Amino acid sequence: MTIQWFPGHMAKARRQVQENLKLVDIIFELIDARLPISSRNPMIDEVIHQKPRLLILNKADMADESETRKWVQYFADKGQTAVAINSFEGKGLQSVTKAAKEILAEKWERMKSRGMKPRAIRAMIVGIPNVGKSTLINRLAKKNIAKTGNMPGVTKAQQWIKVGNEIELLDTPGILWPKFEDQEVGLKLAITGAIKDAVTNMEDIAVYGLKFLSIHYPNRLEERFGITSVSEDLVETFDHIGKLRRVFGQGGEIEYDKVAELIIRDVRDQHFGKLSFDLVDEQLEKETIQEK
Ligand SMILES: Nc1nc2c(ncn2[C@@H]2O[C@H](COP(=O)(O)OP(=O)(O)OP(=O)(O)O)[C@@H](O)[C@H]2O)c(=O)[nH]1
Repeated sequence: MTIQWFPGHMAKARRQVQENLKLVDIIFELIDARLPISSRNPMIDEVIHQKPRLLILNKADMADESETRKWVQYFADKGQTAVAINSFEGKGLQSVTKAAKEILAEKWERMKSRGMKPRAIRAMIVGIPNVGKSTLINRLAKKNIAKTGNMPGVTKAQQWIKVGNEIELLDTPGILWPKFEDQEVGLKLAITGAIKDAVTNMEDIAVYGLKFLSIHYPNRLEERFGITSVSEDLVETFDHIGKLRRVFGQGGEIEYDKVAELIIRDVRDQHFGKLSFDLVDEQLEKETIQEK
């Protein structure tokens, strides 16, 4: 689904999240495990004030496992609980319930000590488009409830979905916009297919992917395309891949747009294995520079 995020739509989405915020004890912020920074809403902290939050790194089945472990630790170091799951196959769902209970344990204890009866934890999922919100709701509910493609601003009666005895989940997820004004973030969202409709052209996305692989995963690039670096002259690299994979037009010429599509497809279909495009070390480096 494509949402054109005009300022009016952003305000509406934000308002909708903020209205539902009042109904819940905790926010489940869904992010893409391959992009734990780039797939977060840039204004999340402003949209969600003073609510306990659990970060859920979804699509962990597609991310570099060692990187995901480092991300969970990165967030822990900042005092934020994060869990990695695969909603598609329903893996790691228990960790969501467990972490939510731990985050709210003190509050629940306080309520009990005041003589209040313990009740289910009320939660709402928020995240950018296509991050897997509906898939997770359906997995937690163990049935098909959430229609994929809820548009912000479309109001309907809210329902609570029971997740075991311990959690009640709002059936409508909050959709927030990504950081599309940052070009590199746009490229990362595009190369992973995190956002289907590319903000930039296919060749730019493919070149970004190749360069990223040559720096961070050169062995995998060599295995698939027989190169470890991308030449200054990009035509040379595209020619090489085009010939290797026989991407010829009718006159025998190499079709560069098809080569670009092939590279992107290879990344998305995991022919380079599990990949993470936001890397903890790079993020820490950025933060050190910002602090100076
Ligand atoms: N591999 C993998 N794919 C997933 C996972 N979770 C969701 N998907 C896929 O990601 C795509 C988007 O999932 P949705 O549940 O529709 O995402 P959404 O956040 O509800 O999307 P919007 O309705 O656009 O806001 C679908 O093709 C899902 O099958 C996961 O953990 N692993």
